[in-house]
Amino acid sequence: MFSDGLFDGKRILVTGGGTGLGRAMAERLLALGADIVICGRRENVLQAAAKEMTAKGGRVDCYGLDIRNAQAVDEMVADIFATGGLTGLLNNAAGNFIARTEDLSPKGFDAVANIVMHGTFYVTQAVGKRWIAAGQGGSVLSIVVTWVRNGGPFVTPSAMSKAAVAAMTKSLAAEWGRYGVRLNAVAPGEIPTEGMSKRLNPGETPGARTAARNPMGRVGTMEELQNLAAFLLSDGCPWLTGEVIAMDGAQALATGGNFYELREWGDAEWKAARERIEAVNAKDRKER
Ligand SMILES: CCCCCCC/C=C/C(=O)SCCNC(=O)CCNC(=O)[C@H](O)C(C)(C)COP(=O)(O)OP(=O)(O)OC[C@H]1O[C@@H](n2cnc3c(N)ncnc32)[C@H](O)[C@@H]1OP(=O)(O)O
Ligand SMILES: NC(=O)C1=CN([C@@H]2O[C@H](COP(=O)(O)OP(=O)(O)OC[C@H]3O[C@@H](n4cnc5c(N)ncnc54)[C@H](OP(=O)(O)O)[C@@H]3O)[C@@H](O)[C@H]2O)C=CC1
Repeated sequence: MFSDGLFDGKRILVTGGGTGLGRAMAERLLALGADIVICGRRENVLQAAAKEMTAKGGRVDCYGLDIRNAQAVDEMVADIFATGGLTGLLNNAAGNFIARTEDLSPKGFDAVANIVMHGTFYVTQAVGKRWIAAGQGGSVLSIVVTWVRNGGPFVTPSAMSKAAVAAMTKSLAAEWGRYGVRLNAVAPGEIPTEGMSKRLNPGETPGARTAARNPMGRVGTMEELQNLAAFLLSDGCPWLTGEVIAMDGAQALATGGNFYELREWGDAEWKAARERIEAVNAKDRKER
């Protein structure tokens, strides 16, 4: 689909690149010739991913950090620019879980908003200001969700924060266009990953609900997202900037593409879902 060596000479930071969609996109960019940097809170997960990804060659650097910590983000980005710089940034890291909004504590809201809205801004600004200072352009791709357009019942902190990332994409495309910095976003429908399925469809067969409702009768694939991300981060169409592109088999157009159906749940279902989500949160926390 893409020419070998399309990304030769490029270096791209993929936040949350040790798992799920971030890892899949990083793998494709690496295979097309890019040097990759991945970051996340679980250093062992990053190191294991980097080892597997580079089995056939290539360079993957890892940084264990929490993107909610602006100082840690700036230190990471300073180090990356001291060791080769970047040509691209893929804002992929996120946190999310389903919950009735009335059940959220301030910490529960902040947990998601501080990763998705604040963390994404910290990374984008730390990278962008260095590109501007160096008189160098760059490309930013952020992964959002279709509910940036119509809201996300039962995932309100994510909906609010991803909408902020979409707004950042449009704002900075206009503000930083003069520096040759472009920003786009992809809004995928469901592509099952462990991190997502265990927090958004706890206890269910991954992808089953989407397959039953999607106009194309299926979930999305990693390969579809890898292809779209590679095109958007490539130099194929540099005038394309400030766009949020949905990739969901038209599910959002047909059904809203969100969790409105969870209004049918009662206290028992929410209690069971929360227990499952908190179990996976605790398991992941032990690895940080
Ligand atoms: C129609 C289908 C379309 C499909 C679209 C799919 C779109 C997908 C979007 C995604 O973003 S998927 C990405 C999923 N991956 C992750 O979320 C990975 C990272 N996540 C995390 O680390 C945690 O989930 C986290 C909670 C976001 C952050 O972890 P942290 O360790 O910082 O927080 P905790 O200490 O565990 O909790 C903080 C706070 O949150 C409360 N909380 C946690 N779970 C729930 C819950 N289920 N319900 C209500 N509240 C919850 C927790 O109780 C803490 O609050 P306090 O109790 O201390 O006040
Ligand atoms: N899968 C899907 O169907 C869809 C996913 N998306 C989006 O795709 C992206 C990837 O999701 P997915 O692969 O499914 O889920 P994952 O849970 O696998 O990915 C989330 C990644 O973000 C990292 N991360 C989370 N919080 C932080 C933090 N505070 N600091 C640093 N890194 C962090 C995690 O690593 P660690 O825990 O080690 O920090 C993890 O690697 C997200 O932006 C999500 O919103 C959008 C639409 C659909």
